[in-house]
Amino acid sequence: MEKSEFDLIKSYFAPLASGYEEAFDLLNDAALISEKPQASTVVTMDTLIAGVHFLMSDPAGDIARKCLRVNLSDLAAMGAAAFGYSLSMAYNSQIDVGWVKEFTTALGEDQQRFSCHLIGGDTVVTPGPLTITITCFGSVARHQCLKRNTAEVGEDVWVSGDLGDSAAGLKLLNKELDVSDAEARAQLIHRYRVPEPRCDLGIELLQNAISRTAMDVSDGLLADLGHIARASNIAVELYEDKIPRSAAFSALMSSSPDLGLALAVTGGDDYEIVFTSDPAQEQAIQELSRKLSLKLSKIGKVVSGHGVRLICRNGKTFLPTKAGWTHF
Ligand SMILES: Nc1ncnc2c1ncn2[C@@H]1O[C@H](COP(=O)(O)OP(=O)(O)O)[C@@H](O)[C@H]1O
Ligand SMILES: Cc1ncc(C[n+]2csc(CCOP(=O)(O)OP(=O)(O)O)c2C)c(N)n1
Ligand SMILES: [Mg+2]
Ligand SMILES: [Mg+2]
Ligand SMILES: [Mg+2]
Repeated sequence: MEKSEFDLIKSYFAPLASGYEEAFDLLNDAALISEKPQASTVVTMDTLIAGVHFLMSDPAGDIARKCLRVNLSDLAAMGAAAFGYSLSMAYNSQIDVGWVKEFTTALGEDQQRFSCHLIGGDTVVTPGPLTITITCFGSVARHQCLKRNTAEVGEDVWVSGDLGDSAAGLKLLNKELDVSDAEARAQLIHRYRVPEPRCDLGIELLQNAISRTAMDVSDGLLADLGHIARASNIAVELYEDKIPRSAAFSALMSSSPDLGLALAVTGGDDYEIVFTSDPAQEQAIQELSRKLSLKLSKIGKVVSGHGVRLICRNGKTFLPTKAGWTHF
């Protein structure tokens, strides 16, 4: 690296904190979060590691966007509006000033888009892979949030967007899959590199009492719905033909439908929101879908029992080798 850590902070990170007064231009030991009356602060953290969560060959700007957006996705899952984040960067010798410039430029763009500011962080060097941790702060009305343990028998299960694109994009990058359609290829790889956190959806679900139960899909739909099922002591029944998949994904997987289904429901990296709601909310959900220009699909039911069951077109239960990503 051509610059010291202090030069890097001053040149590239302090400007990202300039809209948040209590970050003191990153010149103190810490930032303040002044609690607002009638609000609760929501806190989430995710660490992303080169080779585990993203590829070192991904553009620096896309890595920045992904690191921030996976955290924004967790805030969305709670129904919270983000206002700030802290950022720990563990660089290695592959990183130069040009890379940091690209990284921070993209962060600045995403800050504007998602209305939040950098408020602090840490800068270190590691002998290992590039490792980036973001802690993100959001706000909800006092004590109000979406949770995982409130699903009730009789509710519908909904999911935003399309599933499987990101997992397919990674397989394209890793040459485990191939597609001749350049546009479809670029679209799927973009979905892997730059997730789209469903911030407005989470906030609307909470504020309009459309749902009490939600989470974001990071490990894979079956694994993540498993957390809701366990926490709520219910079971979930899903239907294969209701699982939303993009045209690009469906075309790519047309000759291997079993792999396609497995990628969509266990591949992970989707950063879509899965939620449950009373069937009486269906019209409100359709209206919300139109308002946000966001696909919302009713994919199953909450039933009594344990676990998550995906019922295939042939009536059989889908039995995956793994319900989703696990680190161990
Ligand atoms: N090392 C840890 N220390 C404390 N809490 C943790 C740790 N790892 C995970 N958690 C908490 O456990 C919960 C589940 O974690 P995780 O699977 O990472 O959730 P998510 O997929 O939403 O990021 C979260 O509330 C998270 O804050
Ligand atoms: C290079 C690479 N290999 C594999 C994956 C797949 N992958 C890695 S971590 C993960 C799950 C999400 O990450 P995690 O750290 O569990 O985030 P959290 O669930 O805490 O949000 C997935 C699907 C990837 N994104 N990139
Ligand atoms: Mg996490
Ligand atoms: Mg999550
Ligand atoms: Mg995970």
